[in-house]
Amino acid sequence: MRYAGENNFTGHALPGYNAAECALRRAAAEALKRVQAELTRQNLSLKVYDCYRPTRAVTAMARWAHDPNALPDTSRFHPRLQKSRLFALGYIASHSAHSRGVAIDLTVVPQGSQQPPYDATLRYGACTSATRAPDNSLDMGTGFDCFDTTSHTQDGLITPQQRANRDVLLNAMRRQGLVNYKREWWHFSYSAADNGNAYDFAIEPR
Ligand SMILES: C[C@@H](N)C(=O)N[C@H](C)C(=O)O
Ligand SMILES: [Zn+2]
Repeated sequence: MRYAGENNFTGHALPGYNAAECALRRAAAEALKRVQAELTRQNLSLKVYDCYRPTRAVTAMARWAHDPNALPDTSRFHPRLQKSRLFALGYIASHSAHSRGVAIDLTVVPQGSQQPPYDATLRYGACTSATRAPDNSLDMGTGFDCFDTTSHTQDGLITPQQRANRDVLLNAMRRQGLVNYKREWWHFSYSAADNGNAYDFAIEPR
């Protein structure tokens, strides 16, 4: 759960993430459970990066995007774009389906694999490069929250293996009614569970 820690594009845990827990509307969670069951049969597993997002966290994302003096330098997440343009370009939403509990950011990992430790003191490479911060994800061509055209799900510059890996995620999610967002290979939503209400309760330890 990236926004509960420092390994995200703001460099800080976001307000409202008091625990690294995934909250979703029930029908969306049940659809995700069916995806996991299918991947388990292929010795794969889902790894979730973000689920329900309190609206106060969206406000903090907007504050970050419009603060040229924000530290630390997290330009590795948007190596070719100014962060002030990320909302306008559609990489971050000011009214996010995450806040309605019907969007999920996730990837596919080999079953039993571990996330390599994240060290905030290291200078990781751009999210578009092979020197990006390590992740046990199948290689999707870019990292999670890599705000760049190469993260567009159907981008033509990724390798055949990276395309095949994206397709594993895309097809498994699609079969259970979860729809991908074309600008981010990791973002899916389940509109059948959407009641139109955005929430701002904090995520707490279970
Ligand atoms: C910020 C990124 N993880 C994401 O979820 N983007 C979409 C567009 C959103 O903010 O809803
Ligand atoms: Zn998302």
